[in-house]
Amino acid sequence: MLKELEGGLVVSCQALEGEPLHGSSHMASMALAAKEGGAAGIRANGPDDIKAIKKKVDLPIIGILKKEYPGFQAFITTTKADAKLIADAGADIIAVDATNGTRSEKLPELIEYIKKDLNKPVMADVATLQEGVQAEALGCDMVGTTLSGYTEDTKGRPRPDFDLMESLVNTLKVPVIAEGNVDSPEKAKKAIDIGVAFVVVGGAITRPQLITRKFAERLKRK
Ligand SMILES: CC(=O)N[C@H](C=O)[C@@H](O)[C@H](O)[C@H](O)COP(=O)(O)O
Repeated sequence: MLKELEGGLVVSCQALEGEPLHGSSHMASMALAAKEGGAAGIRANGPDDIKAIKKKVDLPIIGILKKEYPGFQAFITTTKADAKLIADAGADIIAVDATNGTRSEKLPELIEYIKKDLNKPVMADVATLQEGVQAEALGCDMVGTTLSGYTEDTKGRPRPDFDLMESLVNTLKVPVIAEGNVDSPEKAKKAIDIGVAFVVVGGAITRPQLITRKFAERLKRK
């Protein structure tokens, strides 16, 4: 599976409730467009989107289930039940929030469950080097920079966080994934040159409202 993704682009096709393109059929079309454009894989949120994408596109899928549990900070696939839902929907790799944020279920048990019971590789979404080291020690198969800038202690970090990519690449044995705010082909290439295994791009490709805003802001008159 990693071989297929190596050096390539994974397109994150996500539109949460309230976003203009929310809905599985939109996400399936988005994934098809990503495939036509040369994506090596897809990242998708929730069983409905994953199932719809699988019907249209035969690329490997990194599945997540984003869900806020009141009173807890971690929000990307934080429970065994959520992991099972996306595995059953057909995700090939399960990504989990592997930050030090508070959570309702213990991280080591969640990772063990996904690997042993669901028999799926685990991608750890982290925000710091320490969390990456911890994720590797817990058996995660790959570590992504996804959550840098989104946790209490990483607020204000540069986006994308090339320094974190570099320190993870220099420290870990498992593949490192560049994810989060990679918004141009040049930045994606820079991440590959740093040594990441592949790059995940979301909003810059699949959130037209963000892309439009960039143009509109630039043309605003004083
Ligand atoms: C922090 C968080 O919730 N990240 C999510 C994780 O799946 C997605 O909302 C992002 O779109 C994805 O990580 C790709 O990043 P970007 O859209 O910046 O290229």
